[in-house]
Amino acid sequence: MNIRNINQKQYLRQKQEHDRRKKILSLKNIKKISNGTTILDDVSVDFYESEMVGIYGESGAGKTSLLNIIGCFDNDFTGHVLMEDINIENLSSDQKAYIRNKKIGFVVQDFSLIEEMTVYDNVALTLLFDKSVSFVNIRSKIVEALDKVGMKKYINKKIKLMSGGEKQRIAIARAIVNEPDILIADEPTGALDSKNTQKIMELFLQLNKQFNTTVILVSHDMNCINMCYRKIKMEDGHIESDE
Ligand SMILES: Nc1ncnc2c1ncn2[C@@H]1O[C@H](COP(=O)(O)OP(=O)(O)OP(=O)(O)O)[C@@H](O)[C@H]1O
Repeated sequence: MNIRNINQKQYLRQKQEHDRRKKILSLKNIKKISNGTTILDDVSVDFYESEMVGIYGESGAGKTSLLNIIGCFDNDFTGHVLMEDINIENLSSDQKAYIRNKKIGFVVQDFSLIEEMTVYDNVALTLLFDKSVSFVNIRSKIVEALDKVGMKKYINKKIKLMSGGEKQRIAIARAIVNEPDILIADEPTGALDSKNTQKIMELFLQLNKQFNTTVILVSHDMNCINMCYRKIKMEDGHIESDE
């Protein structure tokens, strides 16, 4: 058997595996116009379970605007967002909040942690408004999330005493404490040096592989994008390539 046949076989197997995967999020014909400027121009894209997706493109291409719609933070658009075939726009604000809290974890560049509070309290904030988590379960969920990001031993430490790389791990623990299906990250390594960038990317890969979490991240850093299995390039509010 020659190498071409082997590659073709591998390709077909990968394609079959991809086709079998469950679609968890669908964006259909998303258009966002603000103050007369088109920010997203007819964007349609599907995301599948266990995917690791990197979104890149020039500044102003619409990457953050797209993430905000995926994360149910922005309702000001036309088109449809379907999460597991449920049309998001038909849901009440309470139902949307539930999805934001349970299905999606969000990580940002500047960590968005409360510096004066401890690691425990910062991660606990996600669970505060979640009526489905009983008081006795809160601690074990927090410990489990910190364990996943390798930060269990810092549980009682104040955020202000931690390094940038450690803070981002805590922010990731806060985002995954509810075991979301989708972890969204907007420039998660933008404030980190190259060593910590590598470590945080390895953590995303580990969460993706070990817990089948779909990771969708935006980055300017092509090293980070190249670590993702699927790469989407945005340009002037539309998807230029998806491979
Ligand atoms: N609320 C808003 N009102 C008006 N214009 C906006 C708003 N939000 C974003 N924009 C504009 O929409 C375009 C896309 O912004 P967005 O932040 O999504 O781009 P981006 O690709 O994430 O850029 P960057 O890489 O610089 O973060 C930009 O031209 C921006 O100025």
